[in-house]
Amino acid sequence: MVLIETESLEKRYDNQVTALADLTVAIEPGIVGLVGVNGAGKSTLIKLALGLLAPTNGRIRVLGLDPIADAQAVRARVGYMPEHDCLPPDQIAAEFVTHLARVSGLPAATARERASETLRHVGLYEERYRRIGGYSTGMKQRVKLAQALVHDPELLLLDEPTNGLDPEGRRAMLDLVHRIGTEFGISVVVCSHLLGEIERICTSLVAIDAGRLLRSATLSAMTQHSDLLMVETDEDPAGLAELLGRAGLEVRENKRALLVRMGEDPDATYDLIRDAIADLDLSLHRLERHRHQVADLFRDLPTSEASHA
Ligand SMILES: Nc1ncnc2c1ncn2[C@@H]1O[C@H](COP(=O)(O)OP(=O)(O)OP(=O)(O)O)[C@@H](O)[C@H]1O
Repeated sequence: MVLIETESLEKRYDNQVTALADLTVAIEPGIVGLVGVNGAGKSTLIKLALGLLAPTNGRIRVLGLDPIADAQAVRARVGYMPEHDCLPPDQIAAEFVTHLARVSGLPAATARERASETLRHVGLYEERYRRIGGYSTGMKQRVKLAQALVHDPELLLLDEPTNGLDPEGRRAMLDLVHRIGTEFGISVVVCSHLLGEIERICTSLVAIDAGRLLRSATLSAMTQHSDLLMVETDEDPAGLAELLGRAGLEVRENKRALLVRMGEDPDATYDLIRDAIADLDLSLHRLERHRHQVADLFRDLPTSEASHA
C-alpha cells in the first residue's frame, strides 16, 4: 500500500503564495525523509495529507484514503508530530497523552495504559508525572512524539522532529525515530531541511524544492550519486577535467571544483587524479569523498529521474 500518493497536487494560499505546484509523487512504506530547504513546501504537504488544508488543485491520498472525505479514518491510522511547540505547559505529560489517546477514541483505561507505554518508548517514563512546562526542549519533542504514537498508527508524520535540539539531542531523537520505524514496523515520513542528518535513518528520500518534486528514490539509489570525489585545485579546473575525462573517468565541473565519479577500483581513481594533477603541475587544494547536502541534491540530479520511486 502506498503511504501518500499525490497527483498534480497544488496548494496556493490566500496570499497567492504557491506552496505546492503540480506535485506528483508516490511515497512507499518505510522510513521516508521528506527533504527540502525552508519554505520548500514540506509542512504544506503534511497538512494536506492530514486534511488540515484542502488542495487548490490535484489530488492526494493517504493510505488510499481521501484526507478530507475520510478524515476520521485518516486520523485513526495516522499520527502527527507538528513542527512548532504546541504543548500545554500546565498539564502533566501522562495526562496530556492520555487525553489525546481518548480523543483518538480509546476507552479511558486503555488510553491511560497506552499513554504510559508510549511515554516509556520515548524515554519519559520516569518523568511522566511532571508538568510539561518544566520539561527541556528535548523532552517536549518526545511528548509530541508520544502523542503522535499513542493510538498505534500505521503511519507517522513527523515535521522537523529535531527542531531546537542540540547535536546530541538530534542524534537521540533520530535514533528513536529509526527504532519506531524498524522495531514497531510503523511507516514514518520525517520532514527535514538537513539531508545529511536524516539520510542515515531513512530507507528512501523525497526531495522537494519550491513546491515541486525534485527527486524520489530509495536511499540505496541515492548513495550511488554520492559516490563522487570532490577535487579542488587553486587553478581553473578545465584542463584537469579534460585530462581525467580522457583517462576514462566521469567528470563534472561544479563551480571551481570537479566532481569525479569513483570507478570500480577507488584506489585507481585516486591514483589517476593524483597523476593528472602532477602532470599539469597544479596544486591540490582539496580531495575528498563528496558528501550529501540538500543543495547538491537539488543541483546535481537529472530531471529525468525526478519521478522514479
Ligand atoms: N498559512 C500560510 N499562508 C500563506 N503562506 C504560507 C502559509 N503557510 C506556508 N506558507 C508559505 O508557503 C511556502 C511553503 O511553506 P511550508 O511551511 O510548507 O514549507 P516548509 O518546507 O515546511 O518550510 P519550513 O520548514 O520553513 O516550515 C512558504 O513560502 C511559506 O511562506
